Amino acid sequence: MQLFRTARDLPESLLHGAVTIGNFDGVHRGHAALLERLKAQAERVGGPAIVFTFDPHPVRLLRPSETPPPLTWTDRKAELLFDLGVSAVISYPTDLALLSLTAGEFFESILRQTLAARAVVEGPNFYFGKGREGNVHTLAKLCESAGMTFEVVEPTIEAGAIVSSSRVRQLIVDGNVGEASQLLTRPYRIRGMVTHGAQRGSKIGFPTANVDAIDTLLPKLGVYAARAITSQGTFAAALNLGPNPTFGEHATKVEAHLLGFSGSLYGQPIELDFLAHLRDIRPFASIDALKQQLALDVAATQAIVARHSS
Ligand SMILES: Cc1cc2nc3c(=O)[nH]c(=O)nc-3n(C[C@H](O)[C@H](O)[C@H](O)COP(=O)(O)O)c2cc1C
Ligand SMILES: Nc1ncnc2c1ncn2[C@@H]1O[C@H](COP(=O)(O)OP(=O)(O)O)[C@@H](O)[C@H]1O
Repeated sequence: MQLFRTARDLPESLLHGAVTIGNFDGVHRGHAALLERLKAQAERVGGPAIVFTFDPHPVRLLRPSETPPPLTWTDRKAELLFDLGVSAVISYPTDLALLSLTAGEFFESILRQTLAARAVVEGPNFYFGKGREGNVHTLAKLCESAGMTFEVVEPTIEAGAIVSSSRVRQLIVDGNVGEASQLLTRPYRIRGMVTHGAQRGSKIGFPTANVDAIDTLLPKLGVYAARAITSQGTFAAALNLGPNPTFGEHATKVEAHLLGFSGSLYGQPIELDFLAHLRDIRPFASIDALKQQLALDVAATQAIVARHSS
C-alpha cells in the first residue's frame, strides 16, 4: 500500500494492473462499490489495483473560483482507499500540460505508457482529456484497440438517489453530518492545527482547542458531537463551529472541548470526526447559562460517541 505523488519512475509492481482514474473526493460508498470491481479485475489480470487521482482537482486549476473546498486531503483519501483494499494510489500533481492532452493522448501517455494497464474500471459519468472530450464510449474503443479490458460500474443508489461527492457535500453544508457519514465509508473528518484563542474556555471550566488551517469543506455552523484524534490519543469532543455570541465575538472559529483530556495541544495537529449535529449556536444571558448548556452538550456528546464506538 503506497501513495505516489508522481507518475514518474513507478516501480514495476505498479504496472500491468487494473486502473481506475478519478477524483474520489470523500471516498463514498459508490467509490467503494467501484473499487470492488477494480479489485476483481486486478485479480483476474494478476496485477495491482491502482487508483489514479489528481492533486489538485483539475477544476481547481481551470476555474479556481468555481471550486468548493474538497472533502478529503490527499493523505486521508489514500488512507481511506487503502482501507478498501487498493494496492497503490497515484496522486498526480495536476498541471496544465496534463489537462491539455487530448483523450487519445491521455490514454496513450497515462494508461499505456505510464501504467501499462491491463484493465480499466470507471463509472458511466467518466470524462477525460482536454475539455472533457473523452467519455466511456471513447474509452471503450481505445481499450478495445489496445487489448485492455474495460468495465463500467453502475452508480450506487441510496434512498432513491445516486451516491456522489456532490450529494455528500450538500449534506455537510446542511449540517447533516450523520447522513453524510452513512454515504461515506467513515464519519466526515477535517484536520487542522491548534492555535491560541481568547483563553476564556479554561476560565469557564470548558477549555477548547481552537483549530486553524483547515483545508477541506466545513459543515454548517453549529454545535456538534465529534471525535478528536490527536498525538495524545483519541477523545470524545463537544465542538463549536461558529461565533461566540455570548461574548460579542462574531468571527467563525472551530473549537473542540475534549472530554477527559488535560494538558496542552497548542501547535499540534488535530483531526475531528463529525458524528452528529446537536443544536444551533446562540447567545446566552449569562456565563452560568452557557455553562449549563455546555454540560448538556458534553453529556449528549458522550452518549453519541459511546454509541459510535460500540
Ligand atoms: C460544545 C460547545 C458549545 C458552545 N456553544 C456556544 C453557544 O451556543 N453560544 C456561545 O456564545 N458560545 C458557545 N460556545 C463557545 C464558548 O463561548 C467558547 O468556548 C468560549 O468563549 C471560549 O473561547 P476561547 O477558546 O477563545 O477561549 C460553545 C463551546 C463549546 C465547546
Ligand atoms: N479538555 C480539553 N479540551 C481542549 N483543550 C484543552 C483541554 N484541556 C486542556 N486543553 C488545552 O487548553 C487550550 C484551551 O484552553 P482555552 O482557555 O480555551 O484557551 P484558548 O482560548 O487559547 O483556546 C487548548 O488549546 C489545549 O491546549
